[in-house]
Amino acid sequence: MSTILVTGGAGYIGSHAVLALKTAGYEVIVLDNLSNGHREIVEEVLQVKLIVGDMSDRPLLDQLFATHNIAAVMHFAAYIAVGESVTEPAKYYRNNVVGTLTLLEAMLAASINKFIFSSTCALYGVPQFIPLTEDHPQSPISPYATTKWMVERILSDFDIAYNLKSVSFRYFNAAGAEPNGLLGEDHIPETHLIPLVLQAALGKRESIVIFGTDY
Ligand SMILES: O=c1ccn([C@@H]2O[C@H](COP(=O)(O)OP(=O)(O)O[C@H]3O[C@H](CO)[C@H](O)[C@H](O)[C@H]3O)[C@@H](O)[C@H]2O)c(=O)[nH]1
Repeated sequence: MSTILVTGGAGYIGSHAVLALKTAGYEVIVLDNLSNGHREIVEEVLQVKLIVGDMSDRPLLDQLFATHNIAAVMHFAAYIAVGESVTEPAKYYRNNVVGTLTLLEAMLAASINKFIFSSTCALYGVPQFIPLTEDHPQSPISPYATTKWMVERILSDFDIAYNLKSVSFRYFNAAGAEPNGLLGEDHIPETHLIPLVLQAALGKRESIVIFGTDY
């Protein structure tokens, strides 16, 4: 069975993807710099190989691709806090865009041309009509969303120029735990609405603030 490299596999959506891949019979290797992820989830719960490292580390990527027979890359590694992306955009463009570019170039150098990208519905921006359709105009309003939009543009151009085949998932607000309770949701720090609401309901925090004025 093929080996899939999962970047960000120690994070929320990435760890759920690793479990699904394992259940489907794939070999999985996780690359994660553990800036936000959970080592014990990969090593103890998922029990797959964890390489602690950064997608911006080209020599590490070259070595990884040279020593493992990777059929495809699923890319979840990214900074995801929308508010922080506004105050620290450089951090987001460097990691999410430049880091992804480094990963893609290392893949191409190793003749790997299958890529699954964890994108976001946020690249649509403020909806012009609801329900949103896939071909709704794209107009990201945060640096975070713009980084995902930029990577999608890179992927489109790399398909034409280098035959890099990709799929981008623009999910909305993913939330919740794996049905058997093996995996949950634990962002550090927690900024996401649904976990914050649950924490308030459980008495773990006093209240939550609903942003904006148009509700
Ligand atoms: O304390 C809070 C937290 C959030 N919100 C609001 O609730 C909504 C959802 O916020 P989340 O932080 O839960 O999610 P975001 O939509 O901002 O971002 C998340 O969902 C995106 C897709 O919509 C991306 O996937 C992104 O990576 C992920 O962090 C937003 O309108 C936000 O402004 C509040 O009102 N109060």
